[in-house]
Amino acid sequence: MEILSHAITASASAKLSLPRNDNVHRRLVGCRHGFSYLNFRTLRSQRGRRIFSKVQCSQQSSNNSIDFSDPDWKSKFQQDLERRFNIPHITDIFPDAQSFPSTFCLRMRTPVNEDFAEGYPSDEEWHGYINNNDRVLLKVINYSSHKSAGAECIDPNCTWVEQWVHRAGPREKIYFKPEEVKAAIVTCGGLCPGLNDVIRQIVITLEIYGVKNIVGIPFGYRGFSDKDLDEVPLSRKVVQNIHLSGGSLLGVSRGGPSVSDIVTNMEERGINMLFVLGGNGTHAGANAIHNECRKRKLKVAVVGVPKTIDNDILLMDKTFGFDTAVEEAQRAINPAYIEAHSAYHGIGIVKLMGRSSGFIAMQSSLASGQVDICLIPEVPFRLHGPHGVLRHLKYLIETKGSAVVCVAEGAGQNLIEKTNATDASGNIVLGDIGVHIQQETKKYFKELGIPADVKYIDPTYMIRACRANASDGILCTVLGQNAVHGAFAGYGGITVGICNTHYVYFPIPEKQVERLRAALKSLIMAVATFVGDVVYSTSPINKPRLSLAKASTTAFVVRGARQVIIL
Ligand SMILES: Nc1ncnc2c1ncn2[C@@H]1O[C@H](COP(=O)(O)OP(=O)(O)OP(=O)(O)O)[C@@H](O)[C@H]1O
Ligand SMILES: O=P(O)(O)OC[C@H]1O[C@](O)(CO)[C@@H](O)[C@@H]1O
Ligand SMILES: [Mg+2]
Repeated sequence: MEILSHAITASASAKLSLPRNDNVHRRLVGCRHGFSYLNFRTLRSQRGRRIFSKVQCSQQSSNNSIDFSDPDWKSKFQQDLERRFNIPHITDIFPDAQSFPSTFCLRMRTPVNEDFAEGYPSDEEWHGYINNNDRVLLKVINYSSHKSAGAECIDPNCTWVEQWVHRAGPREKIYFKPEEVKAAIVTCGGLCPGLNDVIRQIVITLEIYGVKNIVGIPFGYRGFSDKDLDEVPLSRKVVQNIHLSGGSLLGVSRGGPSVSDIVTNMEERGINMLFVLGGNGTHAGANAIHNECRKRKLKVAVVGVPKTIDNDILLMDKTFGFDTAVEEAQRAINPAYIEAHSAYHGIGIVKLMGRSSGFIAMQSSLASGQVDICLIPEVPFRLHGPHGVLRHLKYLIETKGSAVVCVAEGAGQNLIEKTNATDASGNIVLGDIGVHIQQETKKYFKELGIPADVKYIDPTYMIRACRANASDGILCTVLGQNAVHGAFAGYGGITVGICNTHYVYFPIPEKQVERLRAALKSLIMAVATFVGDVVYSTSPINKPRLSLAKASTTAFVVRGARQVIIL
């Protein structure tokens, strides 16, 4: 993981007037790709002071810092980036591994009796394969100045540095003979719209390659150890219609066996391609399985498809299920608005998913145009006091007669008692901020002697269990296909994503690292909305349009804020 010097991080959080807790610290951590600079620049624009020339980046993994006085820093940076984004290949471990012409070709997919006016195109003429040296640009904006809104600069001069990642897709040469493949699919963690779509497409694509032996591992990694759980034979026939319903055909779970046990079980079953659908925990597991297979010299391809409904993977445009979640979430906001609007002094509170990032809450608030206050984990806020959320609610009741609050589950965790509980995977069980806000709101208005009709809606599992919408359906389909292409191309320890509308392969560790910074992305988005002057802070309530300096101190008010600038 990349780090900033502690002192600078500390000074940054002091300047932001944010509490110096671990969460905030983590959010300020990050370097390269400009995220630290973006942060520091935000600070600078808030305070008008130049502080970022002092910033030194370092990377724990390689222990090197960027020395901008070195004339070659740019090419060194790019080489380092290429190394970090290198995707592991079977030939790293088996230099003599044989390749074969791909069996994924037009002839396999198109009925031979198809009547083509221009004649039937032969595979040699088909330019549908991806070259291993093809790359996709990671960053597409060339900021001319660090003063540009949302600028992500690497050096103080904001030099343009092309950053490339590996393009996903079918390769002309494959490293597995389809008849020798036993492919397994496993879905882990929580549910997410689109899991079935991805499973379906993986199976269909494997069949196009000519694979006949395809199985599903039931109930996540647990299915590798539980003797009562049989693997599920999969074929196009089995998966044909599974995308029509939500959930996962295979079931999901948290916790489970050790990596060593999983790999031993894979060996016993003869699995040599493993497709892993899951979030950060699942990917940590997938990476460990990949490394264990390498250690045991097993010719196995482990490929991940990132599943996070929260959309908290930084380098990807979006993750599957997120669009659906936003669509469903704003459906839940509407009744909260109707209830609040129809009641005398009505207050509607909606809690949405988002353990450590507020994308669902922000996007669905913006989409609905019915939310007055949106609270996200990235931005600390207060309930009480002159600049607190409750004071602003009172103002809204006095001026508008009703109000709607949308809160992400991970927001305001510092305001409630820690549960100290963890789930089977070791994730911290969060306190219920929605219920807390509901109770505090009722108490506050009661103490003031002002009537308030507070209604609380928690649609979490209704949203998560939905079938994927059209746009997620397409995303899942392409991700599923590319997962199979990656495995056949001989890559392993990789995950598939969409980056600037193109599909890419990332090495899993890079994806995990980036997730730590993901929370920042929605903060960037939130700050960007301030630039558009349509989303503003509640602090102080009588000055609704505030400077950026105040923006990061309290809650966001997003009523009618549809016209946002998202950088
Ligand atoms: N560091 C790790 N190494 C190996 N396996 C892990 C690791 N962390 C989690 N896992 C395993 O990955 C699986 C899923 O983890 P987890 O429950 O955290 O969900 P997730 O993949 O993060 O998805 P979600 O986004 O729904 O939380 C579990 O079976 C867990 O045991
Ligand atoms: O209730 P469960 O199944 O543990 O899952 C809840 C978690 O899953 C997520 O939706 C991520 O998948 C988080 O936002 C949420 O905290
Ligand atoms: Mg997780």
